Amino acid sequence: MTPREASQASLEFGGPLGVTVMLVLLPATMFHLLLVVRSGPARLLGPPTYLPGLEELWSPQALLLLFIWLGLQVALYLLPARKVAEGLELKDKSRLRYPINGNSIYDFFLGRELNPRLGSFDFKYFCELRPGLIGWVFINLALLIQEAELRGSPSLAMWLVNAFQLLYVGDALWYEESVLTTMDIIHDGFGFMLAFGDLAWVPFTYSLQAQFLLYHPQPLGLPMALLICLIKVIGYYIFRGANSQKNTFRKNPSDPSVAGLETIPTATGRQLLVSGWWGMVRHPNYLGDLIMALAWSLPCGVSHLLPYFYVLYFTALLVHREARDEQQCLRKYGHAWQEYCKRVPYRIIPYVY
Ligand SMILES: NC(=O)C1=CN([C@@H]2O[C@H](COP(=O)(O)OP(=O)(O)OC[C@H]3O[C@@H](n4cnc5c(N)ncnc54)[C@H](OP(=O)(O)O)[C@@H]3O)[C@@H](O)[C@H]2O)C=CC1
Ligand SMILES: CC(C)CCC[C@@H](C)[C@H]1CC=C2C3=C(CC[C@@]21C)[C@@]1(C)CC[C@H](O)C[C@@H]1CC3
Repeated sequence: MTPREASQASLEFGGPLGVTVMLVLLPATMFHLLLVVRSGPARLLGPPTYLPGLEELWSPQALLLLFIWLGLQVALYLLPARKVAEGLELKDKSRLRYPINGNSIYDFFLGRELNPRLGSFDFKYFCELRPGLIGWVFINLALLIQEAELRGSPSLAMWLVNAFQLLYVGDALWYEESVLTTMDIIHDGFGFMLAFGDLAWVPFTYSLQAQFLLYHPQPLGLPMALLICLIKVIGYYIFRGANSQKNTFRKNPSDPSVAGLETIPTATGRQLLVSGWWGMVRHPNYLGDLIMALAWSLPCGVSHLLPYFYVLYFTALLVHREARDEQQCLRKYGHAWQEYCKRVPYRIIPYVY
């Protein structure tokens, strides 16, 4: 393999061609969803019933509001009382770098800079958890209030969607430190994907169910609501159990809650869990997350596909993410990872995938 072929082979997301498609497709998809969700037919796959003029897309008040929101989040991020946690150590094996312009679009998408910082202000870490994720909760809340104004009180479906997603965001903030070990922080640069993903995609497409309910009220009886709550609780139990088990094990393998679990040693000195949640499938946390995603959409009924967009998108994202993580773990742990895959053959769903 020539050095050029080798560098092409290690490109992710389909290389320059794949990311060019994503650069156009992602914002277009987001606008499409925002337009169809408020239209009468609310068809995920049909064209929007109207296209707004440019003057409708521009509002000085909205821009001001955005800057106020970002400013507030920056101020909160900089609060001196916050705990300081250490990230993973970087191995500085520097080499001379030469610009390869044919790859610039790929770099624009994935980002060249791993940890862009201004002093101690970390742009990627800040964007991952704060303005978009918390913004999503506020958008949901605004939709709930708007529904109350429109129909006298918020619907049961709207309450459920708000409560479920608030729990998800609250959980992410409560376990904030664990974001430091995600591939977004360790591996991906801060490019279009994460900047657009964190700041636009998350607040505007993750709130799609609440947007849908405002424009298309859905009746929801108590028995069905209880069943949906049960699905959410099961999803959250798996998601939190799996994430906490791994995080506790990585921090302190002799912690009594994980000390009894079976492990595989690796050449790096780290071990891989092979029993408990991580012995069930190779990504139990993704399984729990997907079950929760279903519980967020079910309150919207089954008359439309649109509220299930998140489930479809998220399945694709997690299948792709799982494949990327496998590659990275294979590079990191080699034979031990192959042994783990043999012992735990299913990736996300037991006996299915
Ligand atoms: N809502 C959303 O849009 C999204 C949500 N998520 C959620 O975020 C959370 C974090 O996900 P993500 O960063 O993808 O990855 P994970 O938290 O699943 O971490 C993967 C890493 O865990 C370690 N690991 C894997 N298998 C084992 C094992 N058997 N024993 C011990 N360690 C193991 C490896 O790293 P190492 O060995 O170096 O510790 C691996 O690289 C998940 O709950 C996911 O569902 C993720 C993406 C999007
Ligand atoms: C726009 C693209 C199609 C993809 C963008 C992906 C991003 C939206 C996601 C990549 C990883 C994420 C994580 C989270 C939110 C979504 C993004 C930023 C969490 C913070 C969600 C809450 C979880 O508890 C932790 C997640 C870490 C990864």
